[in-house]
Amino acid sequence: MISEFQMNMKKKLNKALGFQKSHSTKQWVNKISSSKTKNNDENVGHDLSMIIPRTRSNPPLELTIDAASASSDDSIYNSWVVEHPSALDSFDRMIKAAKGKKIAVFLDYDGTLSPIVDDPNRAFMSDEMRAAVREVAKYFPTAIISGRGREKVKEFVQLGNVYYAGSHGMDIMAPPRPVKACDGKYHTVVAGKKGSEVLFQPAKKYLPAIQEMITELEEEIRKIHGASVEDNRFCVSVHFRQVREEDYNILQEKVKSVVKNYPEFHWSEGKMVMEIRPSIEWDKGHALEYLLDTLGMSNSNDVLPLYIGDDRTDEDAFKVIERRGQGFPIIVSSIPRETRASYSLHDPSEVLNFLLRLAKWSKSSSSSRPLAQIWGI
Ligand SMILES: O=P(O)(O)OC[C@H]1O[C@H](O[C@H]2O[C@H](CO)[C@@H](O)[C@H](O)[C@H]2O)[C@H](O)[C@@H](O)[C@@H]1O
Repeated sequence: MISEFQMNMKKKLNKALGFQKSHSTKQWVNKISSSKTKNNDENVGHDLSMIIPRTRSNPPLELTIDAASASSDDSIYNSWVVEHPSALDSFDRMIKAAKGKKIAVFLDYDGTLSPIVDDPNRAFMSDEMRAAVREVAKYFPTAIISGRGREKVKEFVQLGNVYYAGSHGMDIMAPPRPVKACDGKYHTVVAGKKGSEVLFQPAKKYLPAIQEMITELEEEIRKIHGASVEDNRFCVSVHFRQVREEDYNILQEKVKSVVKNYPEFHWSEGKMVMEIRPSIEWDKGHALEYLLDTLGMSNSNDVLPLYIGDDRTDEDAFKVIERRGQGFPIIVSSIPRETRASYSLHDPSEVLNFLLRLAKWSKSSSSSRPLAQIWGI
């Protein structure tokens, strides 16, 4: 179902981009030429899919956007930014609000720490970004919460001083502390580099079904050029970024036909990806709460969670911060989006600048001491 926001945004965007409704074809068509714009980056088409359902008659924007529309596009973005101010411009205000409080940093991976690229196996993080996250994690407890498998995201990030939650938070490696947030039956104590750690895996019982489903999906989509299945351990991604537009619907139907045989699973759409996961009550928001709890930071009065993410699944974490009434939910987006985040950053390069500023501030702030000193690690 399309929300009012989506309808309005669709109207505004189509108007600003020079689209008009064709009476003969009942399709949205572009009035102007089809050269590409500065906005025709990796984010546009799929970001737009979050506000405008993409169909054959409503193609991804990246295929149709025009250079002449860039200024209108900018003005729409600018008015959205008024409601979701840039976290860079708001930095001083945010830091002032954080005075005397503890910040915990949560970061999504794809589209936040690494740019969106065609091949999911090549979504590397830059050395600058890695250094910035390492620096931030010296001063604030820091966790990466990703839709990827935990091991995979760890392989990309390559940092020892952060916590990792993979599979949209269904696979968490955290310090061993008594936790209130959930049932102990999902915990396994393991020997980690920092001593013993706890693995929290609430979807373990679905592993055999997931493997079976992956085999079926691979077989089903085999003939669709460019489609691929990614095993994210407790969930699965079916990618269509490299699929021809005319095959989108076929792919979606094929995936749906497999998933319907697994009633304990559901799928949702991310950035040119169908994400399939067990229908348990656990998402990135629960992961954020769980991590705060294990870090001994669940007291909402003096803890400010800062979460940066770019995708639909990150909204669950934004929602938790909104509910807590304190913290900094920051969306990464280069186009207007319906979101619960209060702040925005345009793209991963702005994420890098924000993290650098945060690290610089904590280093220079007399009240900040490296975590290693405080916790003796
Ligand atoms: O929660 P995240 O860390 O943001 O993971 C969400 C999905 O990210 C990856 O896919 C996205 O990034 C790929 C690389 O840039 C891109 O090719 C793809 O189109 C995007 O959807 C990851 O591969 C998926 O498994 C995650 O579900």
